[in-house]
Amino acid sequence: MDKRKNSFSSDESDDEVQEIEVRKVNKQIQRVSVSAEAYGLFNKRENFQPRVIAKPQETVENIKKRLQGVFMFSALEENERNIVVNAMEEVRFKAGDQVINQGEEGNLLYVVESGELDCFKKYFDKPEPTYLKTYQPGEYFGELALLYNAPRAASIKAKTDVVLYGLDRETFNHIVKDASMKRRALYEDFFKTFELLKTIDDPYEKTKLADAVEVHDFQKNEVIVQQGSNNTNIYIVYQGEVVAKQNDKELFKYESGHYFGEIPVLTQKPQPFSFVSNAEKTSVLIVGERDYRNTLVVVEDKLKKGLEKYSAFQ
Ligand SMILES: Nc1ncnc2c1ncn2[C@@H]1O[C@@H]2COP(=O)(O)O[C@H]2[C@H]1O
Repeated sequence: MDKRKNSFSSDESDDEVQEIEVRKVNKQIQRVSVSAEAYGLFNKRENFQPRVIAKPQETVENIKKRLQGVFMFSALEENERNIVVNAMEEVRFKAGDQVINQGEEGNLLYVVESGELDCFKKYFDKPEPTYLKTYQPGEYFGELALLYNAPRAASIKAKTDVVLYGLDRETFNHIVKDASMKRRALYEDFFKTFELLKTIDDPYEKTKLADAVEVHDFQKNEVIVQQGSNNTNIYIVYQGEVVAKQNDKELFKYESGHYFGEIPVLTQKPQPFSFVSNAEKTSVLIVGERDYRNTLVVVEDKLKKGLEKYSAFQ
């Protein structure tokens, strides 16, 4: 039941792309705009002149394809997404190159097209940087400096030769930032109560989940997931109540902060329960399988352990 919009149309006219005009982005000017933004001058949409980076049609198509799978961009309208595609530049790094240095100023968010990169973070109480994760194609990084006007919060090093798509701060701020900030703020408090994430110390994983979830409302007795289905979404109850039924027998209840639906994605078996809204209005946050691999996968061991309560019913 992934309701994500995939609004890229392959029939988009070539003319539109031909019109792409190059505006050289002068690093000096970019830096000035960062400090202007800090004083609130830069957020006026009417002043926004999106940058357009000339690139071969093939690269344009590759970027479009790649963005379809990146949740940070999935809520954008088609015209907004086209602006993002036009503004993106292809950047290549060799294995071993440092792409981002913790503590430095940053002006680009990167989406990985190919290759792998390692992420390390230096904590004040540890002498050596801590390895956090490896980025794969389809993932993005470098959004925090842009979202919060802060220095880079971690370091990223190319593990192999990589091709990345860089999105500039200005386009990001005007097209993507508002939606992402709103989502992060909206779900911030809720994720503090979300049972699965309580054990994660790193606030970053929680805020990232905010970009991935989609909210969906159900009326009383509406079926959210049907018994026997192979639906691989994971659901988090935001408000209301949900019951798990097997052959119409009520077995489990879920309230705000509880999750359900994880059996197919963890076991590759069909769903043994139906999940039904048990309140006048139940709102659930939906994490699709692809987004699960980018977010909740960090608590997969805990999710698997949680399956024990269902063992008598599978
Ligand atoms: N635990 C983490 N804390 C901060 N940044 C992280 C973490 N894990 C991954 N990152 C990424 O590392 C990037 C470093 O640059 P940014 O701070 O712009 O954005 C950061 C995130 O995209």
